[in-house]
Amino acid sequence: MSILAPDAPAAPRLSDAGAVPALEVAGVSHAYGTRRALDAVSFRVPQGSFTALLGPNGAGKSTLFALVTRLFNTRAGTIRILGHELSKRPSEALRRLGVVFQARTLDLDLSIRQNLLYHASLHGIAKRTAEARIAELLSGSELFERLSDKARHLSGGQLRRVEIARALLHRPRLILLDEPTVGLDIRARAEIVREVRRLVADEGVSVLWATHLIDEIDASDRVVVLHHGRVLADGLVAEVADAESADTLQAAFARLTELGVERRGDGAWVP
Ligand SMILES: Nc1ncnc2c1ncn2[C@@H]1O[C@H](COP(=O)(O)OP(=O)(O)OP(=O)(O)O)[C@@H](O)[C@H]1O
Repeated sequence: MSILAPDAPAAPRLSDAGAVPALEVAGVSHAYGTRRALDAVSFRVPQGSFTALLGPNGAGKSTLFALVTRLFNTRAGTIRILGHELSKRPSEALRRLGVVFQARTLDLDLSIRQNLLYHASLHGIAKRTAEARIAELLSGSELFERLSDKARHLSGGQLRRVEIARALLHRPRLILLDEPTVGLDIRARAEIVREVRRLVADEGVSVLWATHLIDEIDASDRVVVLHHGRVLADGLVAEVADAESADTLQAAFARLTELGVERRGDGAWVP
């Protein structure tokens, strides 16, 4: 059965708590040798939410993504995707997950269409189904006119948007994006953030967005503050600010991490 099939088995539901979280991380720790990168990390990404994983460089965001995508085995704690425990039911969990890694992963010598079709075939999606899904994801955008262009002729922002479309080809319910706007200019950053927010609103996709840029987070988002491998705060932006008696997320973040936060030349708030 194709993973695009609408009759894919439904995710388990908890009768007393509504829908299960899109992602549940419970008591997860990870060390590189003696260096502890994650220390008993727990949080949830509710279904249909845009949840920001906010942390400065070295907080442990990429390590967490490596565990959720199963690049690394989780040795301490549990990770569930739509209720499916990653270590016990990896294929059930991973078929519901789409990922945009920090490093660029398109083949620059292939066309946009070839990159997307190759990825679709890895997911067992038939070519015709993949072509229809590509049209669904990209029609109306300038990328649709450029499907035959080699990836190397696209701008950084366009490449990122192709990677986001690629992550959605198999209709995942949860997407992880690891610092997706790093290296992009203000306009390209804004387009990416807007596009991903549209997916949350229109398609009900759940998003975990790792960033160190506080201005990418909206007042209505959920935020998990990660620092030195530990979760320092978790909740709606207003809840996190209130808990620190702060007026803004910037101020709450500065208090929680004891890091200075400043506005960069391109308008981004950075630790
Ligand atoms: N392969 C590795 N070997 C040893 N230490 C590592 C390795 N990868 C990461 N670390 C360390 O683990 C900690 C968490 O790193 P990680 O890359 O997960 O953080 P991050 O929040 O993603 O930061 P960045 O935005 O800089 O990538 C850091 O102290 C880092 O130096």
